Amino acid sequence: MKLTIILAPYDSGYYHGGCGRGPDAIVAGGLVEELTLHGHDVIVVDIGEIGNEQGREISTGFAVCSAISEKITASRKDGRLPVVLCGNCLTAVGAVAGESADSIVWADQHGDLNTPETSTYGFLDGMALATVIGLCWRPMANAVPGFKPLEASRCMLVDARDLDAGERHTLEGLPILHGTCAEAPGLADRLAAAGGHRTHLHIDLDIHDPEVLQANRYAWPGGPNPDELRESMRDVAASLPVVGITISAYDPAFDAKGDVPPAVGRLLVDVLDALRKKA
Ligand SMILES: NC(=[NH2+])NCCC[C@H](N)C(=O)O
Repeated sequence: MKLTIILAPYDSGYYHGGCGRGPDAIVAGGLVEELTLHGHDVIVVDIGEIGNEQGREISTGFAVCSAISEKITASRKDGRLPVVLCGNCLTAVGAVAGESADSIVWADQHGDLNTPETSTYGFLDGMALATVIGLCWRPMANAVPGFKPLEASRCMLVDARDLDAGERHTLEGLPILHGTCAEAPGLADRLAAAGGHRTHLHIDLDIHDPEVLQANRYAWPGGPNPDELRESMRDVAASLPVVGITISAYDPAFDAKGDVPPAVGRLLVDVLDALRKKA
């Protein structure tokens, strides 16, 4: 397949800090070589440093989304599937916008369904999925080229086991599909029935069982091992019209042995293989 790997090396307004170091580390771990070996035609583009002198988390976070949307638009013109490596989950807002996605799979240890009214952390990424479905930050999100909020019924949350009280409440009131990694392929059929034609696949690497693979500071027990995640996401990709992928939130400081980059390579090889077989 023709692919563009797009790097968004930011974490909460910080360029190349924390999870902002993840995209480069994943590429340094051999991702391009691995995908090329499996027959893909890969180019890499980096959004670079986004001009925001004040370094504000919120405005920088959305500026990153706009940059991603623009890179994806260029990539689509070239017939390339975008694979975004990002430090922040909020960056998925830019991917959904650039891809004109109408549905989403959100595989994450967290729900990211807080809003400014429910967050007790003040962490923008904890509101990322809420932003995607139009629950908050609307003026900022609407300024991202191509952004349209997705319907909650076209959203599937996978293995979000660390949910805050406000998020549980939000989830109860919305028709979001929600299940474990093992249940995801079955839920994908229900997501397909909800009528989306362009699905974005978002994977926060902290979905993994932290006892097996720890991607960042969050280490809620449970979750899939890399084989289980790969199998689940491959089946999900086989049954949904995936138009782009975000791989988010790898902080190399929590992965002393460098186990995460090769796991990302294997995950993408299998997901892309499932998409290629359908093409
Ligand atoms: N994408 C993430 N890393 N999300 C973590 C969110 C943690 C917590 N629920 C919060 O709102 O701050």
